[in-house]
Amino acid sequence: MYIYKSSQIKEADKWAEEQGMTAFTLMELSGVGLFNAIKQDLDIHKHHFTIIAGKGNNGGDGIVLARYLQIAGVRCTLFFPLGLPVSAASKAHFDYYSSLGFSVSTNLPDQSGSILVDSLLGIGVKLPLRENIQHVMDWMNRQVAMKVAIDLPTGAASDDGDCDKHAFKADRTYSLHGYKPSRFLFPAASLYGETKVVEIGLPHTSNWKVRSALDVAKSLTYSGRNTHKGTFGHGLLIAGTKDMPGSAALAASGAVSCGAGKLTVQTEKEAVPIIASHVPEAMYQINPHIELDHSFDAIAAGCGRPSNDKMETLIEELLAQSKPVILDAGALYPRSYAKKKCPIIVTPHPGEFSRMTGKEIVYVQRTRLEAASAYAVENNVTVVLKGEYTVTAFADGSGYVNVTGNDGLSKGGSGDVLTGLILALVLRNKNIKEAVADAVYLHGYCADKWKEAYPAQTMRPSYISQIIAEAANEILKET
Ligand SMILES: NC(=O)C1=CN([C@@H]2O[C@H](COP(=O)(O)OP(=O)(O)OC[C@H]3O[C@@H](n4cnc5c(N)ncnc54)[C@H](OP(=O)(O)O)[C@@H]3O)[C@@H](O)[C@H]2O)[C@H](O)CC1
Ligand SMILES: [K+]
Repeated sequence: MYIYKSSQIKEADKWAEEQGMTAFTLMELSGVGLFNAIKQDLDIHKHHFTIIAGKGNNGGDGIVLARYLQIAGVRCTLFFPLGLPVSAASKAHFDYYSSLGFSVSTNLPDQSGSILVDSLLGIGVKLPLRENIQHVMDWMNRQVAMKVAIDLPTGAASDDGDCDKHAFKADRTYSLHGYKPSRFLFPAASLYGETKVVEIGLPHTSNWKVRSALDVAKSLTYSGRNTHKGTFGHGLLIAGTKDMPGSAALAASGAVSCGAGKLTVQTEKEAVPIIASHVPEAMYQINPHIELDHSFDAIAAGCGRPSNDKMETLIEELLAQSKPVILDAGALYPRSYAKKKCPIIVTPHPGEFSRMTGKEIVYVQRTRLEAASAYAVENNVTVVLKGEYTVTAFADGSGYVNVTGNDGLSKGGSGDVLTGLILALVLRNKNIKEAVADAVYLHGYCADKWKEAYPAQTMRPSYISQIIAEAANEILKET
């Protein structure tokens, strides 16, 4: 499923109109799409719909939906508390609706029917909400009804995570043509409820997607014949110290469990027995001068390591060689990647990203897609911005939002395991974009599997490696 900013939706509409698809037709397609989607999800004849429509095109979608409901014999009442439609397409649909003898009101009813539809504002919203709409929103939020938003909940921004305090709190949202970025950006994301995308017959042009199980299943391969350990790559993991051996152990077991062919861990001597007790498959380098002239196929650095001059010197060496490098934790600091000779993947959490970019965490969180994408393009790197709905942004401006995972991952060590998974899949898949996005998906999927059986927060990051086999099995069944 694709993600579109408001400007991209407007461009798509404009393009369609230039090809002869009128705004009236697009609205018809939106309304009929909404009707079909709602009919599929709900027993519409058991309900009474109250549709609260605005003066723009979001309101117009509500008018078309109301017509389909009326014609299907479903109880439905349509209200325009902010005044009658003003946009040309909405006006035309309003006239057609009225010509069929269906009535409307400009006053709010005493109470809503069992389904309350928010068709007030969509991508045309400019926050904050004006005073004239605030009391409408408060009335809507007070109603005891199933709350359904069209395109996006009124009062949520479209392109970032901003929202008004009077915003509509939806149980469900039906988004037209694609998700809007705010669906994945807090605090706006918490207003959406369950969200579905309604296709309206426009071709897809966005290079931002929600990665699906099917996408992952197509690129994740765990079959092969006549293979040997070299087939699946030799990874170097530069991680852990004598005080923090666990980070290295977590990343190493993640890498080995996810299918790295061979793994060498560069770490401190005292850490080796501890890591080895968790990952007997790994080999070790304890020479403080890291030997990069090995036949490593990919390198991950930083888990359980402090950021200091030694780390910066090491990173300079890493940037000068050609194999993909994953930088995490202690390896994440502001620096230039201008002279790099290798693909770089950085995996910051919002705090680390804020440190790397100098931007406030609040800003980073509200604009995660935009912020990660800008950094990826500017520095020609891949950014994995962790958190709920991890964002993976690529140097070509494209990206993925990840929808697997839960609060069980909010624990020290989860990120180390993710680094291990990314390392393993980058070793196995020449397509780095797919490899990174698959690792993020799989990591979250393991947490979701745990949550199916137990309270999410009882999960330990070390369990992820144990769940990978079953998770991969399930995902691979998607093809
Ligand atoms: N391709 C598609 O996905 C299509 C989607 N459609 C639907 O169209 C809307 C976008 O319609 P648009 O008319 O551009 O904008 P809205 O209806 O969302 O909003 C405009 C109205 O909102 C008022 N407004 C804006 N900000 C505020 C505010 N802070 N407080 C109160 N009111 C506000 C604005 O009032 P003005 O006085 O400023 O004009 C307008 O009345 C999209 O979301 C989909 O639902 C198309 O139907 C088909 C193609
Ligand atoms: K809406």
